[in-house]
Amino acid sequence: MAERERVIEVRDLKTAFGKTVIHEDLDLDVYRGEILGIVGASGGGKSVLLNTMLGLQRPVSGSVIVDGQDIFNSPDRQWLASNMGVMFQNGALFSSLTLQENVEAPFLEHTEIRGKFLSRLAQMKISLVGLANDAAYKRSAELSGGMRKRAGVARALALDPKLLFLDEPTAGLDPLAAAEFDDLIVSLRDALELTVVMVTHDLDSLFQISDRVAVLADKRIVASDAVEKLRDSEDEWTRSYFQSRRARRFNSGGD
Ligand SMILES: Nc1ncnc2c1ncn2[C@@H]1O[C@H](COP(=O)(O)OP(=O)(O)OP(=O)(O)O)[C@@H](O)[C@H]1O
Repeated sequence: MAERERVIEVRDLKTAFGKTVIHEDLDLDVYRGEILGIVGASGGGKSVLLNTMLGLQRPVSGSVIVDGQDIFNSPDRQWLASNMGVMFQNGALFSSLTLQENVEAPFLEHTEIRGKFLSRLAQMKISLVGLANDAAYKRSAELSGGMRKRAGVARALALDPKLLFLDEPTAGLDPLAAAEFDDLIVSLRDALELTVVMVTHDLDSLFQISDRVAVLADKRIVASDAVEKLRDSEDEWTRSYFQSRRARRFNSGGD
């Protein structure tokens, strides 16, 4: 089998808020083209890890290499902004703006594109995520939860990044909308050749669309593998998570 290409390498990472250490001795690889799920206990540091990989949270020590570039050591901010798209928890749209204006925001911040071409580009992104044209003029409060998530993805993909980060993307969606959102992520990954890093508690998403899952426990990544292998992990926390009553129904060999 061909050697997989690492697109993100997190090495020996330590993060802390004051004296509270969140991560220590944390290593993580993300391979090009995969959908990587990140799971762990609530409050265990998944969002902080995501923010650190995005260059938004400076670690105490260790490194994050993205496409060969050490993002905390002379980072190219413009390159990072256009190569890494993120949808934070709740979609995080500007509520006073229309959907179209939300999708235009990254262009206004990072490019010189204005006028008709800007509107056209924003509309292309909106249709890319399966939203109808008339949704473009609605404010975020007028959109359903599922539409808001799609809008968040349209904004995250505005500058054509190759890396997409999602924090709890299906939280708050009904099962049908969540499954549709999962399908959207897979089709976008395939069509745009994205690499996707997704923090989630949603076992359906993990089993349906992730290629690998990394488990964050005790401040570090204790296991990373195809999800169906994690119930037999050497790590105890990982085993108990994937052998839990809720996870058991996904294991075909389970009882
Ligand atoms: N800006 C901050 N200042 C101080 N502490 C913070 C800050 N951001 C996060 N923390 C703390 O870091 C720890 C990890 O938080 P984080 O949000 O990464 O957890 P999580 O695994 O994403 O949790 P959840 O699954 O509940 O969303 C928590 O104890 C949180 O209180």
